[in-house]
Amino acid sequence: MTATTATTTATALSAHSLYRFFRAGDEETFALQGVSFDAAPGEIVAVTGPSGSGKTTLLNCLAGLDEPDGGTVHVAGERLSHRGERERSSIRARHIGVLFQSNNLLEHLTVRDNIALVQRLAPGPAPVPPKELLDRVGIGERAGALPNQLSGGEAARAGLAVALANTPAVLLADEPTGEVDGETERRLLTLLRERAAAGTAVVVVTHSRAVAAVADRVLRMRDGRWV
Ligand SMILES: Nc1ncnc2c1ncn2[C@@H]1O[C@H](COP(=O)(O)OP(=O)(O)OP(=O)(O)O)[C@@H](O)[C@H]1O
Repeated sequence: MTATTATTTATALSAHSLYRFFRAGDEETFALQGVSFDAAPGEIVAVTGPSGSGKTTLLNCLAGLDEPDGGTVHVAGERLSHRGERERSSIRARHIGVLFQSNNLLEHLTVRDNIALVQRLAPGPAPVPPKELLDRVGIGERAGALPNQLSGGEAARAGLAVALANTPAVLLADEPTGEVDGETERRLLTLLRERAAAGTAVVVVTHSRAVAAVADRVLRMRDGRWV
């Protein structure tokens, strides 16, 4: 099965027939085996599947953090795959918010300045002031802290605020509620829904039923394919 939306005319994110192999010694892992995928503006898509099924590899390829061995990725009408790293970074800065397990904060900047930097690099329409964003994720009082002064849960929320600093065409999140409590999970879901309502296509890898419940579509991977 391919996971394309039949009625979509405009796509925020489109992947066609992605393949990704990893080789370690004699061992070859087929992490993605011909995955196609479209997400429309304003759509929330949840990607689920067992450990090792290829979910993070897919998100990395969609974010331009990894290059597929075969297939193409387009974001907001621009080809992201098969380009140099600088071009991919530039496309990512303009069109993609990334919320991954490895956190997205620069260590030498305060939380507030991390947000301000993202907003300066990719100016969008009417950016929300950093303090207000931090209030929304519940850590307004930590705006002046450096990332290494935050607890794990605070760092996860700060990462979310950075990912939401602009209104990107696409927001990619890998297990965003993995380490947070119930209250933070609810806030996070509200923010994801708000962002989708503003037109962002949200793709979220998750094992959480609460996250899957707010998605417009839930896709399941196994052995590098949709099932
Ligand atoms: N850099 C790499 N080198 C070698 N193998 C890799 C690499 N990255 C991923 N793999 C392998 O590719 C397969 C898919 O991994 P991936 O991390 O995408 O799975 P996942 O579905 O995200 O798993 P999890 O839910 O545990 O995070 C796994 O077999 C994994 O071991």
